[in-house]
Amino acid sequence: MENLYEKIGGQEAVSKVVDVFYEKVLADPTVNTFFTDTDMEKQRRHQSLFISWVLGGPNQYSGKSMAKAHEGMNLNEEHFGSIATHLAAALREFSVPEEDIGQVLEKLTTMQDDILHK
Ligand code: HEM
Repeated sequence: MENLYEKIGGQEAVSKVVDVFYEKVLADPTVNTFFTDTDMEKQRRHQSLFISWVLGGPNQYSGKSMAKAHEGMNLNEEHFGSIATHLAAALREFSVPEEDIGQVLEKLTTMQDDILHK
C-alpha cells in the first residue's frame, strides 16, 4: 500500500479514525455483543497500531496474531462484513478517497481466513 498512513495524517489521525470506528462497532447489534467484556481502551490502542501498519505506517503492533486474537469467537462472513463496513465508513468520515478505502478493504480481505471460524 503506498503510504496511506502518511496521507491520512499519521498516528494521531489513525487514532481518531479508530475512535469513530469503535463508536460504530459498539452501536451495531450484529457485532457489539462480542465486545461486552473487552477493555476498550486497550482495544483502541492495539487497533490503532494494527491499522497504522495496514495503512503502510510503522510496524509497532505487538498484540496477538489475527488467528489468536479471534480464537473461540467463531466469527462468520457477516461479522467480518460489518466490521469492514464500519472501518470503511470511519475512513470516509475523514475524507479518505474511495480508491484508498478500496485498497484497505482488499488488505483486510487477505486476513479473512485467519480471523473467521476460529
Ligand atoms: C478486518 C477484520 C479485523 C481486524 C483487522 C481485527 C483486528 C483486531 C485486533 C488488532 C485485535 C487486538 C488483539 C490484541 O489485543 O492482541 C482484535 C481483537 C478482537 N477483535 Fe478483531 N479484528 C477484525 C475482525 C473482527 C470481527 C469480525 C469481530 C467480531 C465481530 C472482532 C472482534 C474482536 C474482539 C472481541 C477482540 C478481542 C477483544 C478482547 O481481547 O477482549 N474482530 N481484533
